[in-house]
Amino acid sequence: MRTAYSVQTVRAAETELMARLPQGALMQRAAAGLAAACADLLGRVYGARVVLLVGSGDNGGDALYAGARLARRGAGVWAVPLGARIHEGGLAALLGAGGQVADDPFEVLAGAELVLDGITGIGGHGGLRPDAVPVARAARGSNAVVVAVDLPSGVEADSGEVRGEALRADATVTFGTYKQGLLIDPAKEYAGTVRLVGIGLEAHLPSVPDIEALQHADVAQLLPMPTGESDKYRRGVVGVVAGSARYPGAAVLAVAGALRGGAGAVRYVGHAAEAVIARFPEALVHGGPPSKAGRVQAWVVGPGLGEDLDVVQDVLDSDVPVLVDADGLRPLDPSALRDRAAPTLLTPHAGEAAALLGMPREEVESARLASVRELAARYGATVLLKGSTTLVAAPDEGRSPVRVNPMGTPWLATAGSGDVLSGLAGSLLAAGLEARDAGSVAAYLHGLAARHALTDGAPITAYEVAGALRSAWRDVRESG
Ligand SMILES: NC(=O)C1=CN([C@@H]2O[C@H](COP(=O)(O)OP(=O)(O)OC[C@H]3O[C@@H](n4cnc5c(N)ncnc54)[C@H](OP(=O)(O)O)[C@@H]3O)[C@@H](O)[C@H]2O)[C@@H](O)CC1
Ligand SMILES: Nc1ncnc2c1ncn2[C@@H]1O[C@H](COP(=O)(O)OP(=O)(O)O)[C@@H](O)[C@H]1O
Ligand SMILES: [K+]
Repeated sequence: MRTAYSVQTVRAAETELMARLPQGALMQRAAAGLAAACADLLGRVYGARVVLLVGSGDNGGDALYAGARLARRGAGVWAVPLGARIHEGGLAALLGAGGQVADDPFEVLAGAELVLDGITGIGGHGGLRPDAVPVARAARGSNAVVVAVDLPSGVEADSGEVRGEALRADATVTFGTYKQGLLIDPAKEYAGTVRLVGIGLEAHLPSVPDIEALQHADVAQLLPMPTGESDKYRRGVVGVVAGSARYPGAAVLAVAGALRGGAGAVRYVGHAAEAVIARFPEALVHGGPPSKAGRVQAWVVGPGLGEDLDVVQDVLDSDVPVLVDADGLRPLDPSALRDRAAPTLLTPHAGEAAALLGMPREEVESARLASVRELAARYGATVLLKGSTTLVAAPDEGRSPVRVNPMGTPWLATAGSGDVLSGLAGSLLAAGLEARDAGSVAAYLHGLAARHALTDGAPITAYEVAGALRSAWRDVRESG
């Protein structure tokens, strides 16, 4: 599991730790780890040309002290001050070690092998300021390897937003813990390869992180596996209520996902039975209401239903876990959902989430983490918010971390891929996973399947993603 903490939590832990250490010790630990990582990247420090982009805060201080360490080992190091202030101790250390302040930032950047981006870290907001923009562009346009100190400058540490321009790094050296933005797009994409340097903060962080991301081994542990005692009912039956005369494809795609989620059987209920059976003879189909379709261990309701929404209530009246997606999200009543005894999993995209929260879509897009938490609290349901970084939150007032999906790919932004995801997650629910696990494992496998389907670099269809779920499953099992 990869875990991350909010800036507020990091600062609280830092305060606790600093109270026990001599002044400046923490920054020295950070700088030592940073300099070691830079030395690894450079291969040869002696004679290397290093440029430090230095903002007004401690992030700049880290860069200056790391630069001093590299200068002592024989690198040529130039600082480019970019703030109204500069970390005085760090600057003195750099100058004392033989480093210099650059006369012309663009000239030193043109010859640099390594650029340390210390403009802003967890104290930065609102993208790079105008005077830093041309310098950051010159750094990116040079042949140098760009290493971000703690975080790429210009990104929001907590939300992962990039509100203006940010400096794209080849690698990021982060201190003490991952920051939330390092796991959430678009900031995540700016970070390059992330290296975590221990500075003793770990012991002062709460045991439950603010957010976490599954990795292969975690997913492998959660996958439902049949045993000698299994039969198709014990493996779980998932009911899929999806599709309509107008949108039969949604039913086919949701069933395709459900068949690859590990449940023992898929029961389809709705008006697209012919289309479903034509593709999947193994599906059980039923034309009446869901409540009369026979026993299931979990329901999926919503994809492609169009206006035929009475079935949503029928399914919610059941006493089994229910996943609600797409059209099914329209008639939801928060208080009725909160009263359900069995778990409910909602899987909106940003537009649907905005409608559920009664706010503009842009507000959800710009505060995805806050939005998914708010939705889970308001509806008393686990919520999987789809999009560039899929997030899954449980309705437990922050007792469990929000799961961030590390496996997405923008190629998934193709019609019908959400239907595959809902079938898949519903199948995992029927197989007995908790709602937060079912949602996050489904998002992981879905993203991984898309990557597998993408082998030749050409666009993929939702149906192909469903087809690649088997190889995603295998990939996770083999390395888990
Ligand atoms: N916490 C820890 O455990 C440890 C923390 N450590 C390090 O400290 C870093 C945090 O340092 P920090 O608090 O001084 O904040 P930091 O990110 O340097 O920003 C400072 C100032 O920048 C400015 N500014 C704001 N936005 C801006 C923008 N868009 N573009 C340009 N400037 C902008 C704004 O000042 P202003 O100019 O508005 O007066 C703001 O106050 C952390 O990331 C890590 O590297 C390690 O040393 C050890 C362990
Ligand atoms: N930019 C993106 N990057 C990664 N994944 C994305 C992006 N945009 C959409 N997705 C994923 O694609 C799927 C689209 O689902 P959805 O919006 O329900 O579409 P549909 O209704 O056509 O099936 C979701 O799994 C979502 O997380
Ligand atoms: K930085």
